[in-house]
Amino acid sequence: MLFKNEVIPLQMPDAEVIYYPSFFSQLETDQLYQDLLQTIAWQQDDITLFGKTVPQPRLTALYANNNKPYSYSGIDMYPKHFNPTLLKIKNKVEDETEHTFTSCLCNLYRNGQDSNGWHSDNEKELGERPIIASVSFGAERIFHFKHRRDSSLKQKLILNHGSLLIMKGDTQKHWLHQLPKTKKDIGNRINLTFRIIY
Ligand SMILES: O=C(O)CCC(=O)C(=O)O
Ligand SMILES: [Fe+2]
Repeated sequence: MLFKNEVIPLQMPDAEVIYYPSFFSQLETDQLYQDLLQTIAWQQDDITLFGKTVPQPRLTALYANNNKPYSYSGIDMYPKHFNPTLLKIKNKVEDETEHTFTSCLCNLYRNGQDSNGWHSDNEKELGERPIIASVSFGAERIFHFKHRRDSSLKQKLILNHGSLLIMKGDTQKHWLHQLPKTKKDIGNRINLTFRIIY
């Protein structure tokens, strides 16, 4: 395959972001996508932002090899133990990144109206310079970055079926990211963010 194993470091000041458009083979990607759709315990949570409680615009699940909870946007999530599909993906991601992850926050975007608003993953339990390995399956979606202080600094990319995006170093400190809604008539997208929760 033409672009297999391509590694693209994004040109972003104050950040370390690397994109692998086809981290998994086509066949493996299709199989993993189906497995994840069926085996992850997808749940719908409410989030509280600025005192208002609304359903989160996506389904989520938390998996880990420990019992440490993860809290964001007023939600406390308690992990289930990694299942075989997640362990397979985790092992491949760990071989590439040379980091060992404890936890995985899973997102299911059911259609173009599901989204993930501007944020950075800078919760205390992720440590000083979080490393996040983000794997995507299913519908392609656009992913945006913007610098916290310099509004001229922006970046966007399409996250492919079977891709890996690594965010590390000072990325979370200096940049925000989002997965915007789209009017396109698209179906499910699954995103897994492997993290180290201390
Ligand atoms: O769905 C994505 O690609 C991003 C997910 C994300 O930013 C997060 O879960 O913190
Ligand atoms: Fe994030």
